[in-house]
Amino acid sequence: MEHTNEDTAPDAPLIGEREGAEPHNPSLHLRSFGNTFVWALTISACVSGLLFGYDTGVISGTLVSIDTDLSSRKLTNIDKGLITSCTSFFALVASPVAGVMADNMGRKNVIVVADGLFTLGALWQAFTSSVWGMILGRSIVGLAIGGASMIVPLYISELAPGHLRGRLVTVSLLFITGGQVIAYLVGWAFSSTRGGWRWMVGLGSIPAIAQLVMLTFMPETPRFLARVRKDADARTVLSKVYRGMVPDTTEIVDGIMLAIRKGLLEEEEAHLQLKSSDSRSALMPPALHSLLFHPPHTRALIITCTLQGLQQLCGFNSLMYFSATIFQRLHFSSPTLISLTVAGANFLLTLAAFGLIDRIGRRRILLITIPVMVVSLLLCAVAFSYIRSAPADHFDVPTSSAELPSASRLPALGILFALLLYVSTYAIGLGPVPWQQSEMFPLSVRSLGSSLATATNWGSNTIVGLTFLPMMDLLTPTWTFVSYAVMCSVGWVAIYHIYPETMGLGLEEVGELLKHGWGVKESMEKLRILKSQRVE
Ligand SMILES: O[C@H]1[C@H](O)[C@@H](O)[C@H](O)[C@@H](O)[C@H]1O
Repeated sequence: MEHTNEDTAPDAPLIGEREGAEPHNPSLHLRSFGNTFVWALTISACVSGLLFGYDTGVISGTLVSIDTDLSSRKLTNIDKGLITSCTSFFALVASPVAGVMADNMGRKNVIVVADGLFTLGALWQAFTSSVWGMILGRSIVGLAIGGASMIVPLYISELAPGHLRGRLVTVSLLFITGGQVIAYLVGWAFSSTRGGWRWMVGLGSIPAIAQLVMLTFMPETPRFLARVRKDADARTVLSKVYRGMVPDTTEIVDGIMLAIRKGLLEEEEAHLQLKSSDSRSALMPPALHSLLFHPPHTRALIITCTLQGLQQLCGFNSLMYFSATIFQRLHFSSPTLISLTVAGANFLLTLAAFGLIDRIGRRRILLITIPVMVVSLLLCAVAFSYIRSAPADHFDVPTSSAELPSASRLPALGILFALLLYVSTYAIGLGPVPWQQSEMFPLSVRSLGSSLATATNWGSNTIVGLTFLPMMDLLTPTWTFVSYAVMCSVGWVAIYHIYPETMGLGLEEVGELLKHGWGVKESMEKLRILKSQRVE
């Protein structure tokens, strides 16, 4: 087993990026929290995250208040299933397309297209009068979510100074989880207004239009500009990013530009070599060929897809979509309020992730939090086995008996406690860490690689959404939660072996780690060095 020196991770901010991306510069005070330019761009980009969260969260409130407003009839279970799952399905379809677009038309323009789709989808839903119109509107929003979920972390990663990258990407998670909380609150606020659901879905157009305006002031990322040979523009953006962190930004900008150029050249050589030695290269686009057959890129793809798959297959979104159903079946008096607690805990603990991700490190956070998730899932499974209810009850059908037998009340509270523990540890680790995906890929394959990982996320999300209720019925709740616990345990072992620590590294340095293996040992060694350079 590879020795990884887990205990060498630093616990204080670090100074001194190493040779290459961000050259060692004693005056670069990495305690720095970034300047207004970096924060303004991060927040503007994160509006898409807000929309991602809002549009995924708003559906639960919408479904219960549509009543007979669409096609003049009550929604059937099939209608509900289609309305919910078409969004994640179209997000799955859109993410690879967005990856290709990001390389051809630029990162910023993908955000523009996504905003257009967010606006169109929101208004379409608000004015539709039929079930199929609603499905179409949700599908358009799905396309927007797929594009936005892949491009925002990528945009931020390519702009952020190395020592802040983890945190700034985590800000987008704060917007996603915050958007989910707002969606629940809006759902609750409009739940008793006639036709209130039209407001719920239509309100999504406002942030999208606001972001379209903000985009006029947002630049392209320096990495994309350098890729399309607009070096002067790339340098201008980079100097704005580092302004105020060092007395003179020239040295640091030179270092990064050099690292980007060197990286692009090496990548080009590797592509050519691969192309001449592998006849399959004629069958597919170069970036895809490289991701599938060039080992360092394939490793990055395996790591990011594993993390994204695990993020969803651990079952978290079954709570996002169905926690009200679970708590209703457990006879809690206000199931929607309790679901709001789940969304709230997700948001609040993402704040903790913001504080920890560039201090403790991505790998270490996951290795610590996933075992707690396993324990809480098992606790939940055990507690469910003590719940006594009529055997004929189906999980998604409200139970006929008004009260839970008194012997089941303690286990029901146990389930609530276990689920809150599960959500909290998820929000610190598996929620935000997989979205750091873009940093694992070198520039030449970054957007396609990130988009395939994003597609894995949406594919797995769709699977969980479609299988949760049938699993609760067929396997029983106990075994459903046990299977999520098994999933998490398998994921932990995979992470232990294949996920190197990337905290604090310059974007161009991360690729170096995967050149000759998974880079776990090397990354821990780098951390040890970083620790020795820690700011006093
Ligand atoms: O990282 C996010 C976040 O954790 C959200 O709460 C969840 O709904 C998404 O599926 C996930 O990708």
